[in-house]
Amino acid sequence: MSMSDQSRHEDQGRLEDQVKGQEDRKEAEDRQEEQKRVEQVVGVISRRIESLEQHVSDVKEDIVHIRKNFWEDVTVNFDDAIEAVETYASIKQQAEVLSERERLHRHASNQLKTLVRLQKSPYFGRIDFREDGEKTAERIYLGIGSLLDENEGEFLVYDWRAPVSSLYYDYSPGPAQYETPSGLISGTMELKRQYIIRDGVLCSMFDTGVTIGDELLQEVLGKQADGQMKSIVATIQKEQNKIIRNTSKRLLIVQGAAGSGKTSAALQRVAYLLYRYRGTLRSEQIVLFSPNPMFNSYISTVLPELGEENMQQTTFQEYVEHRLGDWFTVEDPFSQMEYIYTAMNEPGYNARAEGIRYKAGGEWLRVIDAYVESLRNVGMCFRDVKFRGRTLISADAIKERFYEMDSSLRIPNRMRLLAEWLLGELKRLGKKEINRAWVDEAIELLDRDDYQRVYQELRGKKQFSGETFNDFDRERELLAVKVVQEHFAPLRREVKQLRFIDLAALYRQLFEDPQLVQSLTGSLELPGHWPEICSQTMACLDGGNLFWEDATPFLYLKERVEGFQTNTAVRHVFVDEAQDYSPFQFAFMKRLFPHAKLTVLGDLNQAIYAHSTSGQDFAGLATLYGEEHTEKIILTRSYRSTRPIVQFTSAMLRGDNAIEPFNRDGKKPTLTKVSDQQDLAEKVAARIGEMTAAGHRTIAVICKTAKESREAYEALREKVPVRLIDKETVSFEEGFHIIPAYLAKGVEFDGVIIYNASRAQYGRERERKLFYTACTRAMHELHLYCLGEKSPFLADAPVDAYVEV
Ligand SMILES: Nc1ncnc2c1ncn2[C@@H]1O[C@H](COP(=O)(O)OP(=O)(O)OP(=O)(O)O)[C@@H](O)[C@H]1O
Repeated sequence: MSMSDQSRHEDQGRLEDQVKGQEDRKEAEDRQEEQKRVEQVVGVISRRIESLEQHVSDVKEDIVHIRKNFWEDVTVNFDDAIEAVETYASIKQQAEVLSERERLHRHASNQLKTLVRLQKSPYFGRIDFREDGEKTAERIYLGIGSLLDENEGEFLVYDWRAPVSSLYYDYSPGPAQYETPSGLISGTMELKRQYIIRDGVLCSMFDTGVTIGDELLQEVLGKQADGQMKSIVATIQKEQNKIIRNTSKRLLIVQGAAGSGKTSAALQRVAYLLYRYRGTLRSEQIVLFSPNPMFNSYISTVLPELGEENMQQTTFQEYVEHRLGDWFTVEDPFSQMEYIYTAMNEPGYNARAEGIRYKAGGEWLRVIDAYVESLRNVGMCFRDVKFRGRTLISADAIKERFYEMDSSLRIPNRMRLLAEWLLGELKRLGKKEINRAWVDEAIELLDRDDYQRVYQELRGKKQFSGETFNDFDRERELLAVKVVQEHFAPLRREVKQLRFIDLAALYRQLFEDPQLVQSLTGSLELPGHWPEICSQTMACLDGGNLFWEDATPFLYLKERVEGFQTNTAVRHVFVDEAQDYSPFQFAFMKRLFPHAKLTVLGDLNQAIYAHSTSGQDFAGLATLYGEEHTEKIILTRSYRSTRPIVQFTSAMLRGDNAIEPFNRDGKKPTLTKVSDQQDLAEKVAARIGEMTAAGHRTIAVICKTAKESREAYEALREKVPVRLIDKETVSFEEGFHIIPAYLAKGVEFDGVIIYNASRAQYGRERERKLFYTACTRAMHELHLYCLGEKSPFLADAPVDAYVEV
């Protein structure tokens, strides 16, 4: 190298050092400035908290005072009608003052909770956005709630749901725009920065490029789970943001890979909707259907963490149980699934499996519609109205009356008219009852209070003459009327509830003659095992039971005959794990919530119910409200599991699904062959020990069924402190769990052990999705054990996708 080359090289080096030095200084200054700002904002928050605490305590004192002195502060006087009205007005006014104070208290307490959270971590992101036409950029800091500097009139922190905040999720530095109620705003994003602030201290910050900080996401995803789902506000991805903020369509369908953040996005969306429609939308107007009760507990902290109240959460099973519990013992969906995965060798299995599929479809819905139509003219079933074992009004008489009515009237209207007629009949028949012997017996059994009441009543009506002869008859008559009225009350109630319709017989009738459905469907083909399906269904009904696959159709028939009990208050319905719902159930939900927008989130690769067919997609769902009212979003990136786990699990789907792992490294899944049950239990217990030592907090041994889970539990309970999860389990906690795959839906664990990944357990094609669902629950580690020949699904993974030990 020549001298001049060398000095040029040295100059270059010095220059680079200088630039580097300047950059470091700039970064240090930036960081200092940011830390100062954090302190300043935390200071504002602390002062706000102080004054709000004072306010909350003042309001509370007021409330206590009002409650204590409630009756002293109202003037109570019932001497005459005018005074009574004034008394009423005075009580009402006092109650209003109280409820206003209580509302204020609730509001201030909620604000306080949000401020306390903000105090620890006031914001997580910043964007510098220069609107077109402006000279300078505005700095926008984003947090879980907004904070206004009342002196300056500017926002120190913007709520992550504010219109401007969407820039943060949707763009990287450069041209950017966002939607506001008054139109689109365009400009340039000059900076995008992320922070981790804990307990008021700036721990780290980074400026980000294309996506929302891989660093931050790496850090969040790399953590151990603690048994509760987390909010993802700081790291919402662009495609997830679309789900969260979409408000234009009636039906939003999200098809997303396992771990792509469907549930997370759904919950953030609830928070967003509550913010955007604050004042008109309340949390109780939002319903989330979740896969099982434990899932409810798993997600229950996300919204409160964001300062919002939880929406209503239920399972479809809970809803059906609530509506049909009086009628039948309804099989639960998990028992149905257990049957499907364990009873393959039992007689009648194929017919039942086929029946499950058939009764889940739109075809069966049309059969019921046609059936209801036919009932206008023939075939309605009623029950005798009975009293003390005697038939008061026979089913035939009711039926005759029903078919005497104008057949153009809708069936539910005819039922109302029928109920009115029956109530009239009961009144008439009640009078006849008065002289029966049982009434005298019942009068004997009356207690003194009843006598006293009748006596008072007679005196009140000035019917008590003092002449014992006449008075005795009067008293007996009045007592008899009372007795009959009381004994008829349940009958009247049942008539009002339309219990005189024999719904069970009505549904049963569909199966009595296998030809009936054929004639209702016209030319359409029935399932091959139809006569067997019919006899199975009838046997079940005759035992007072209802198969899970019959539950929604039965409910639908009930609603069509009695009149639909719709829920008009609900504005948003969320259905998580939507692939597990049948088209029939969706059609039912649409009718049930006529004013609601529907968000359904699912993954067809996790469709594990017997009613799911392999080729099915959500296309059928799009017809529910029509294409123009439907939007579909597809999520392909998976965040839950490490890259090696995603590579392994997605291979089992035979590569026709583009699932993109988030680039997080980890150990490859392992497969361990074991020699017998004892060896299996020992090795699994040892693995749990290793994973615990590695710092994992939630570990699951996933089994195929509840049956296998119980066996695993018996084998392991002496060796490790495990918890057996079954369909009744309602809380999700950290620790070691043994769980059937279908109950592990929607939840995740640091480490997952597949108890027996053998061909015997996971060998049939219909078990592929169950196996996939089980394996995709793992966040950091996945270990499979195998007693006997290994599952053929493993052959779909490349040999280097897992380690055989
Ligand atoms: N944007 C994100 N930032 C941080 N974590 C995320 C993000 N998206 C998803 N995750 C995490 O990925 C995991 C999986 O998310 P989630 O349970 O919502 O996925 P899912 O699509 O509902 O999964 P599945 O269909 O398997 O039930 C969770 O731990 C969640 O916190």
